[in-house]
Parts: sequence; structure tokens; C-alpha cells
Amino acid sequence: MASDSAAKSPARKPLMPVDEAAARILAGAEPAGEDWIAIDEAAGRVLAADLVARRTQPPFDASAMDGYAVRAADVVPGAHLRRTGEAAAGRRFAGEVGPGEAVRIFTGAPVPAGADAVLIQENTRTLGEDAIEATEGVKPGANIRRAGLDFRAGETVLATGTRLDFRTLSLAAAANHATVPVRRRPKVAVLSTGDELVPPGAEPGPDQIVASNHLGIAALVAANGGTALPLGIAGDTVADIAGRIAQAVEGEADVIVTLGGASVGDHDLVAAALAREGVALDFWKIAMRPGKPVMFGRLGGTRVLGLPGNPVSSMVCGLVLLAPLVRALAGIAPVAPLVETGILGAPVRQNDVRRDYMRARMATGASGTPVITPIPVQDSSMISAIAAAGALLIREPHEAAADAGAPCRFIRL
Ligand SMILES: Nc1nc2c(c(=O)[nH]1)N[C@H]1C(S)=C(S)[C@@H](COP(=O)(O)OP(=O)(O)OC[C@H]3O[C@@H](n4cnc5c(N)ncnc54)[C@H](O)[C@@H]3O)O[C@H]1N2
Ligand code: MOO
Repeated sequence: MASDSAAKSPARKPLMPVDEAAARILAGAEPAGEDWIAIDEAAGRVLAADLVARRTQPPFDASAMDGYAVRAADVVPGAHLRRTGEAAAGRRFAGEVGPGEAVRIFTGAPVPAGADAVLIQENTRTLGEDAIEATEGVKPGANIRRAGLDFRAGETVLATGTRLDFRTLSLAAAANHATVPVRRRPKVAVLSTGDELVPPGAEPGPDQIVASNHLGIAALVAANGGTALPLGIAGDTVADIAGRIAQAVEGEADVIVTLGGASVGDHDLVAAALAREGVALDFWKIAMRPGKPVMFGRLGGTRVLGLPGNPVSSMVCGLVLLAPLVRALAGIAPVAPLVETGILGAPVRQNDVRRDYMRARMATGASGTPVITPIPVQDSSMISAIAAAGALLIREPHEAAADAGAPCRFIRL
């Protein structure tokens, strides 16, 4: 954009780099508070303390296969063994396996005393009710999971800061925790602004559109460990916007996100409303495209992030600036989105003063390298384009023109 060129307006203060804005937003952000919750409710939560195993797993030497618990020394091809009982998962064989004996055993059952191997049933033949013939030998220890193979009582199985996902939640449960200490979820109040907005499903007037940004932002907040609190849609008046911000502060939101009204038009009133509520702006406008008019300030312990209303601007700012903050407050590492490298699938022009996050298609090249091709129209109103994009191609301020095949950096969507 020509108006961004420092050369054409030498007196203008340079825009703040995205990384500095992100660092200011994150300054001092750390997880606060802890809840004890039932393990059934804990998926997606973050441990606030180390978890120590409350039992040993497996708690006994257990069979890994269906077959016969035997003394390995007895078992050679053709050996006949007396079948003396049965051990199933949950129901052990109380006796001992003596010389020339075999106990029918199933996967997960405790291995009876006296046995030192499990002969799989495929390597046996049944000789009536009470005897079997081995068709193969077996090595001592074969098909036995030793007690404590997985973990032992008293051992730290999960460290503070671990997010309970499908793997770690299972481990916490197996270690016999019915309740777990987790970090409090940061509360993120989300306010849409604009007279033109109606909620999805409503009947918009001729000059109105359907508000969508708040739902995308709420989904992003939830995915990154926070709880989104809806503040509804404020009309374009300072009083309405300020009133809802006051409500969020009263509700002890950790973060307030406003959507729209961030620019310089007569109806862009978020900055004025924030000022009325006593929010000191740390910055307003940064070297980012989309997302230039983003603003940030604090009111006591509450951080206030004003995102631009253009849907793609709000989503990209959400991903690059808001999600890291939510993750830091939730105690989830790493906070920043992963930046990967690939090659360009089409030439790109020399960039201007703003770091660009271009909506792009992602394909896989011959050697498995990601090939990133920016889509032709980069208008920040196009929700369908970002919904279809596979990546955001990152172009640094003033980055030189580059041809297809040149290395590039991107964030996978
Ligand atoms: N003279 C200038 N005009 C603009 C500048 C500038 O530097 N000088 N910056 C442009 C840029 S860049 C952006 S981004 C936008 C940001 O504007 P606002 O944050 O004030 O956003 P609005 O005007 O409220 O809305 C923009 C656009 O997005 C629609 N919108 C708003 N909220 C929602 C929502 N919750 N869900 C869906 N769509 C929403 C709104 O209807 C508008 O169409 O300013 C440029 N202007
Ligand atoms: O920054 Mo605006 O977000 O370019 O459309």
C-alpha cells in the first residue's frame, strides 16, 4: 500500500514490528490459579503439579498373549504337558505350575507362580480335556510383561505443564488418579462491535451483515486452553462499547478482545471506549498485514486486545497475537505458532513495510518439501479464502521479490 511507504511520509513514526507487539502482549503472562477437577472433565486441561503414579503398572507379571503358562525348560517340540487350571484377566490361578504342567492363560492375566514363560496357543495342540502337546519350544520370559514394565508406584509419570490429551489423560487414569490438579483456564471476554452486525440466523436488514468473527475467536480461545465469554454485539456508540467492557472487567476477565471499530473512521470507537474505561493503550497500529489497526492495553490485571473487524484480519491477529497469550496464561508451551520452511509455488513481489501473512495453498513437492502458493486475491474480508487456505505465507517487511522454488516461511493452518 503506497501510504505505508516510509519514503513518501518521512515524518511518520515507523509501525511497531509484529514481534515487538507480540512480546508486549505476552509480558508477564503466566498461569494463575489451580483447580482440582474430576479426571472425566480433564481432557484438554494443563497439569498444575507433577503427577506421581499411585500404583505399579502392570501390578503383577502379566501374560502378553493367549496360551499356556509353563516352565520353559519343559517345553520342547513334541512335549506333553498336563493342564492343571486357568488364569484369566481379573481372575488369577491360585496354585503353582509344577514340572510338566501348563495352566491355560489369557492376555492380561497374572502369570502363576512356578511358570517362567507363556507358550502361545498357536504353538500347541490339545490332547483331550487335560493335556496339551507343544509344537514349538519357548524361551524363559517369553510373552510375560514384568510388573512395573510401564511405570512404578511413586514414579513421576507426568510433569507440571503437561496438557492432558488422549495419551497423557490415559496415563493419569492408569496411574489411578480420580481427580487432578489443573491450571485455571484463562477467561477471554469477546465483544463484537458495529451497527451493521446481527447474530448468525437473524434476519439482517438491507445494510447489515452476519457477525462471524466472535465465533472464530471463541473457537481459537477454546482450542488454546481458554474459556471464551460472549459479550454480545455492541452498537457503534462509546457508551455501549464501554459498558460491555466494564462488565467484562467486573467479571474478572483475564483478556478482553474487541472485534472491529479499530480503525480511524468516525464510527471506529473502540479506542475512545477503552480510554473512557481507563485502559492505557500500549500500542495501536503495527507492521502487520492483515491486522494493521490492532491495539493493546491493560486495565489492572486485565489485558485488552482490540482486533480489526475485517474477518481475516481478526483471525490472523487471533492466531499470531491472541492464541499465544491464551496459551501463556493457560500454561501451554510452546506459545507461538510453529513457523515452518518450504518453497514458493509462485513468484512473489517485493514486500512493503508490513509483515505479510498471505493466505496460501499448501502442496507437497517431490522430495516431501511443502510448496506454498499464495492465492491471487488477498482481500482481508474473504472468509472463504482463509477457510480454504492450507497455510499463511510469511513475508518479512521489505523482503525482496522471489521466484517460484525460492525458500519461504509459513504457518500451517
Ligand atoms: N483510512 C483508513 N481506513 C482504514 C484503514 C486505515 O489505515 N486507514 N485500515 C484498514 C484496515 S487495514 C482494516 S483491517 C480495517 C479495520 O477496521 P475496523 O477494525 O475499524 O473494522 P470495522 O470497520 O468495524 O469493520 C471492518 C469490516 O469488517 C466487518 N466486521 C466487523 N466486525 C465483524 C464481525 N464481528 N464479524 C464479521 N464481520 C465483521 C465490518 O462489517 C466491515 O466490513 O480498516 C481499514 N480502513
Ligand atoms: O490490516 Mo487490514 O487487516 O490490512 O485488512
